[in-house]
Amino acid sequence: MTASVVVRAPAKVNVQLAVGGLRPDGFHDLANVFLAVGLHDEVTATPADRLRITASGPDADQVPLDETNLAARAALALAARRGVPADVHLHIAKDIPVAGGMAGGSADGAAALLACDALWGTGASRTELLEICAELGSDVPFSLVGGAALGRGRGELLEPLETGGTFHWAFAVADGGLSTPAVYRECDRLREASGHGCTAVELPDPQPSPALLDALRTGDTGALAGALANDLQAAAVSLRPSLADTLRAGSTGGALAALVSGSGPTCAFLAKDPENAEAVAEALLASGTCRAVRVTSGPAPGAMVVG
Ligand SMILES: C[C@](O)(CO)[C@H](O)COP(=O)(O)OP(=O)(O)OC[C@H]1O[C@@H](n2ccc(N)nc2=O)[C@H](O)[C@@H]1O
Ligand SMILES: Nc1ncnc2c1ncn2[C@@H]1O[C@H](COP(=O)(O)OP(=O)(O)OP(=O)(O)O)[C@@H](O)[C@H]1O
Repeated sequence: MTASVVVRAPAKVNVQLAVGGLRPDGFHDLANVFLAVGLHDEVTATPADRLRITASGPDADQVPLDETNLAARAALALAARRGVPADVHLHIAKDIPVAGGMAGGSADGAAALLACDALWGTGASRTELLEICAELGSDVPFSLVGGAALGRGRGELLEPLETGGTFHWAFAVADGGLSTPAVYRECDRLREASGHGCTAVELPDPQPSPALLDALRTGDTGALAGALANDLQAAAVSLRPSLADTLRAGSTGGALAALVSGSGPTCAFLAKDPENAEAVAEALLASGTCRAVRVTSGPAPGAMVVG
């Protein structure tokens, strides 16, 4: 019998996040262009006498260790479908910022699902795994798939996208997180206040930008820089005004473009090459406008068994 299974899953940045109106079910329709990047969490699944979650890493104290953890929910969902007990110890080695807009919890959900599937020999199909991911959260299917993809619906309906090169990034990690539902609510509030309405009947369907998809396909970093867009950015900055200083510091520091990653508060800076990304990271640290910086690149592969 397998002693334990280790699965690694990536963080994401949304290179385009077009947010449509609020739907009756409380979600927003999206045109969500995901890019997986090379920051990873690792989930180790080991047989145990009951479901147990532990976490390690600098931000481990912010990770819930009860059944609200997305890794625990993934194990429970797979076990319920198979009619087996979710008797597993899931250890999360956390490297993705918590509540940072980089889908850290989603990465752990996708990783735990793959790990339990391998550990228990359930042999779930890719389709079934993606179905469970979508039940767990809107970002979770992308954490499984990785690479680059367009997410429609609430972000769970994925179309893989071709990428023609590697894109280099610096990320500014903030002190403390932002709640994703609170950022969507603030986006609605700002839209209402500007007189455009915020519901799905009042607003047009969100659409992916042809220029952005083209830039990804051809690997043209300059064109991608010109096309980056996040409809949640104004809401994240409204809730955390200091993010404007972080964005400015990275731009002044030489980034080709700056944007809030998803619902924030992590800020993402697109760089010309790895050296430029390092220089932007140094400028960000020197500015004192963030807690930490990370330099990496994308696309990165989705969740996979590594041991
Ligand atoms: C901001 C993004 O990270 C961009 O990829 C995602 O849209 C958020 O995805 P997530 O964290 O997996 O979010 P979920 O767990 O599915 O939903 C949490 C909450 O976020 C809001 N939410 C999420 C996705 C969506 N398309 N519309 C929403 O309004 C809803 O209030 C929902 O109750
Ligand atoms: N495995 C997990 N790791 C971190 N947080 C988790 C996890 N499972 C559940 N959570 C809860 O989810 C909240 C959001 O955490 P997460 O790190 O996924 O945010 P995020 O990266 O902003 O998400 P997204 O980008 O998908 O909106 C946390 O504050 C925590 O309460």
